Amino acid sequence: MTDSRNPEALLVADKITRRFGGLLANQDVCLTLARGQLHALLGPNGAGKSTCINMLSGDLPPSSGRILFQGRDISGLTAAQRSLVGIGRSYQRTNIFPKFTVLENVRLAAQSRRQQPWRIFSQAMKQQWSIDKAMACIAEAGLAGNEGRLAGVMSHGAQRQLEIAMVLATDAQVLLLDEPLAGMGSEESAKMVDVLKRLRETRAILLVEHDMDAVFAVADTITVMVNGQVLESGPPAQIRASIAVQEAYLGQEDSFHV
Ligand SMILES: Nc1ncnc2c1ncn2[C@@H]1O[C@H](COP(=O)(O)OP(=O)(O)OP(=O)(O)O)[C@@H](O)[C@H]1O
Repeated sequence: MTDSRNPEALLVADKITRRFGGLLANQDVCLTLARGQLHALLGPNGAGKSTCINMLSGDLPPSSGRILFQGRDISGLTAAQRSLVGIGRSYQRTNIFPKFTVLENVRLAAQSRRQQPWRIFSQAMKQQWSIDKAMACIAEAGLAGNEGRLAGVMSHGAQRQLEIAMVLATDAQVLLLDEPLAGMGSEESAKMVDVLKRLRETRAILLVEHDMDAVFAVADTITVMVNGQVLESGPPAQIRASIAVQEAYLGQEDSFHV
């Protein structure tokens, strides 16, 4: 199926619902992620953002609804299978090997696309392709020049960039990014925003993020969730002007003064 409203749609959530016992954590959520666009998912604490991203990545099966990738129903695929078709995810916690260098971490991610990913230090990993691929992904994530550094000693911001380089190394066409700016200072955030702007040119991005300034600086479309449902979805100007969205944030930790 192609989404007739958006011919470039890569990933479509079609009325996805997730129940936890009697709680509807997501109810009939619809989202379209298109190549060349960054789609941000906002909402107060407990709105259902993580549940949504977990369903898109395959970490959590929907109770009902469909997830389509390039028109194909992938609702039944595991996270590993979705990674193979081109859906990559970063997590709220960093997911790197601290005692490996930046290059080794990204080579390992690239190698995970092939069979026997754990033969990183074997003959297979001496192949030039994995070095070339890792170098390109490291540069795309804004970490050129850091290839030989030990991942564990880098700043928090640089580690998040490394995690993105690792997702890129899996050939992801859709990037599902869960709070990539969490815990960053303003300088690190600005760097990450630049990276996101660049990545969006050739891929589709879903960004779950509490940093409103960053979201409004980079998003093409913003979907706001409240109580498991989509409250409003549209371009940043529409969301900024929305009374319903402002009300949803009243009394919340995240300020809505953008
Ligand atoms: N595994 C689970 N079991 C039971 N309830 C859950 C589970 N995961 C999430 N929930 C509930 O589902 C609702 C949505 O949670 P979710 O984590 O998706 O919200 P969120 O928007 O990501 O919140 P935050 O911004 O605080 O991370 C919450 O009421 C939460 O308590």
